[in-house]
Amino acid sequence: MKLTIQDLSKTYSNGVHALKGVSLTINQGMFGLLGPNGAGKSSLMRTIATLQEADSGSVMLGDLDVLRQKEEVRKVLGYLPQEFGVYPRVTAETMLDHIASLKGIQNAKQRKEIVEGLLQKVNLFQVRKKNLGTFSGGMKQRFGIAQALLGNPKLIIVDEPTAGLDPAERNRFHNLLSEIGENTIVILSTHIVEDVTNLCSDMAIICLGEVVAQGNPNDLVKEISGKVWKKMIDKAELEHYQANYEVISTSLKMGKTQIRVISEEPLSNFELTTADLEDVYFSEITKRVGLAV
Ligand SMILES: Nc1ncnc2c1ncn2[C@@H]1O[C@H](COP(=O)(O)OP(=O)(O)OP(=O)(O)O)[C@@H](O)[C@H]1O
Repeated sequence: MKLTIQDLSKTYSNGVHALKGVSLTINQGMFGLLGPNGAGKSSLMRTIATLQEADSGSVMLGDLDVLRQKEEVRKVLGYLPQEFGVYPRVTAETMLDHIASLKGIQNAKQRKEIVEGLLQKVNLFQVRKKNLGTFSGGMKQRFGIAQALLGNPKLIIVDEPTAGLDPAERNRFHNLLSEIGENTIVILSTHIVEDVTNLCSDMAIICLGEVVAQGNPNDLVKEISGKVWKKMIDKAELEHYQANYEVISTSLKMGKTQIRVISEEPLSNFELTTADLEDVYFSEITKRVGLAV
C-alpha cells in the first residue's frame, strides 16, 4: 500500500495559495515532511486526513480515492492534529474508551482489551485513572498517539508532534513512533530537522506550498557533501558575507556568529565541514525565503 499525491493545489478564500501542485509518493515506513511555519504542511495533512477540500489534484491511498471516498479513508486513518485538545476532567482510560466506541468498536470487553493494550504501548497504563488535565505535554502527545492507533490504521498522520516537548519526552515519543512505522505509512510533519534525521528513511521539504526536495535523507545530504563551509565572523560582517557567498545559515557559538556557506569551489579562510540534513533544509529554504537571522 502506498499514498500517491498528484498535483494537489489549494487556495484559501483569503487568496493564500497554500498548496501549489504538490506531488509525492509515500511508501510504508516513516516519511518526514519538513517545512518552515506557513509552508503548507498542515494544509496538506488536513487534506490527506479528509478534513478539508483541495481545489484540484488527486490523493490515492492504495485503491481508495482519498478526496472522494472519505468515509472509507477515515476507517483506516489515524490522525494526531497539531492542536490536540483533551477534556481535562476525564481520565485517559475513559476518554480512550469513548473514542474507541466512536470509532465503531462496539463490544465492551474487546474495547477494554484494546484500550488497555494501547495505554500500555504508549506507556500511560500506570496513569490511566488520572485526568487528562494533569498530563504533561509529552503525556498528552502519547495519549494522542494512542487514539490515533485505535482501529489499526494503515495511514497515520502526526502534525508537529514534538513541538514543546522536553528532550526526554521527545526521545520517548521518537521511540514510540519508530515502533509504529514498521508496517504502516506514517507521515511526520514537522519543522524540526532532527526529528526527521532520527526517524525517517524517506522525506520531502516543502516551502511556500511547493515540494522543493524529496528522497532519502542520506542521499540528499550526499548531494551537498564536500560543499559546505563554515566560518566564525562578527555579526556586523554578515551583510558582506551574504553579498559575496551563498550563506545558508547562521548560528551563535559562544556569543560569536558562525556562518555556513555552500560552495562548489574551495574557499580560503573557511573550514570545510561535514554536511548534514539541516544544511540541506536551510539551503533549500534560504534560497526561497531568505536567511533566518
Ligand atoms: N483556514 C485558512 N484560511 C486562510 N489561510 C490559511 C488557512 N489555513 C492556513 N492558511 C495559510 O496557508 C498557508 C499555509 O499554512 P499551513 O498551516 O498549511 O502551513 P504549515 O506549514 O502547517 O505552518 P505551521 O507550521 O505554522 O502550521 C499559511 O500562509 C497560512 O497562513
